[in-house]
Amino acid sequence: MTVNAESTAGGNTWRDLPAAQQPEWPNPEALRDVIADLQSYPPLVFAGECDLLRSRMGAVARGEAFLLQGGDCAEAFDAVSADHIRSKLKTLLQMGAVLTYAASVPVVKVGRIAGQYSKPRSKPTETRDGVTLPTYRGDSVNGFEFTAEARTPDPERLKRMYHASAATLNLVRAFATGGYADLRQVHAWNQDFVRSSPSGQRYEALAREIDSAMNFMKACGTDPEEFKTVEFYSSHEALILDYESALTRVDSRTGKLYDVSGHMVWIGERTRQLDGAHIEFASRIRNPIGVKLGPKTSPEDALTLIDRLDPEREPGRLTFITRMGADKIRDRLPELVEKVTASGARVAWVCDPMHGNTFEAASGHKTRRFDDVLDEVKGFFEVHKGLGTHPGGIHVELTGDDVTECVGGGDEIFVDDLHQRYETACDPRLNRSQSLDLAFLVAEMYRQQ
Ligand SMILES: O=C[C@H](O)[C@H](O)COP(=O)(O)O
Ligand SMILES: C=C(OP(=O)(O)O)C(=O)O
Repeated sequence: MTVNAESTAGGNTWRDLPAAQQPEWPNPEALRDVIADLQSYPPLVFAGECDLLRSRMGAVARGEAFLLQGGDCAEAFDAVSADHIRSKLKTLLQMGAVLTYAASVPVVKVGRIAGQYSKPRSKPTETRDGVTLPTYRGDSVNGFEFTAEARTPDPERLKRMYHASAATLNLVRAFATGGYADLRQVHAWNQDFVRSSPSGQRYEALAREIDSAMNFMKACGTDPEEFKTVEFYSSHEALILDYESALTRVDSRTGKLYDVSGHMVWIGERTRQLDGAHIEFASRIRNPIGVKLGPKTSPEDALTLIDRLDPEREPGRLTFITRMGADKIRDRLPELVEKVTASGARVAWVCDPMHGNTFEAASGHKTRRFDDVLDEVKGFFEVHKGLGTHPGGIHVELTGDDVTECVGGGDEIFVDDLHQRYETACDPRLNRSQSLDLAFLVAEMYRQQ
């Protein structure tokens, strides 16, 4: 990969355009030094891996595979530990096994992991007891603690983000290929969980079926290598453009630009302005790109996004991640899907059932109802069924820990329970049991489709 200012100039064209949701760094010189350091760091991912994911996403767009994309709302530097990383990965592997086996579909597994450190916010400041400070924008920008010192954006944090992402990705790669993700471990992923939880028990039953199927294949003389490792990709929102463009490099094989901070990046609902910096940045890189589409998205917006981001109409290049809200999806999604399909574009359609269903509980906790999450996914499947298009996947905020951030699910978390283990730094995540419940229900919907 080449790293000189001239060769990566195409990754900087966004600088002439308005960039929403960027931190107000107090010291531009310090930022410049950090960018220079980041530019000298090695890539976190290889461009060829991004190409492979783009081809996997092509299968999703063509209706031949299903995307499971999930992980924290906001990763935190102090959660870069083996336990945290393992439990997230384990949850995703379990969900992947459920979807693959119960829905009989190849599942493309992508974590919101190893880079999801930056958050767009509704308000630039937060006021508590008469004190107003900058809002928390993710560990890549400032600290969560409500003090002036912690909340002041510090560009050195961008370097910590790089190192935290590198450490996380290193362990994820080790787990994915070093034996932990071997499908023969399908029971081991569940060990700490099965006795206490209905979804754990349901999973255990499915794991026994997977075992029998594998034993059967072995008895027939096939023991495929594919079962021993898992293809797992990283993704995050490409929000802080100084960071993303510092990690944008020319691929020596093709001469094209790749954002090597993660395999897939997405542009959020708050930064997808057609004439804005984020779309310009995304248009220059060859990674598979996601764009979040909220309930106000017009078909014209969607078509313009396709023209900007996927001019070649290449299946796998562009994923629309819709996040409409359970009460709106059945109204708003059909026109978008219809017009995009009629235009000849082959995007992947993925459902984020989290971001349109957030509300504040009386206790002040931001939360989501599991039933709303499920209903949005149902609406997503209904719309695609009605139009004969492919419901390509789900994008969820989840954790492997037994947090109490979303209400409902098989283990029945009530609004009054939220305080017990409310650990997210930003938005509420499904816990492990709710995540597995969702995987089973989605597998059922997929099978019926
Ligand atoms: O995760 C998404 C956004 O960052 C989040 O929903 C914004 O939350 P806020 O409205 O509390 O700023
Ligand atoms: C901010 C996010 O979502 P959205 O852009 O859809 O609000 C997110 O997924 O973290």
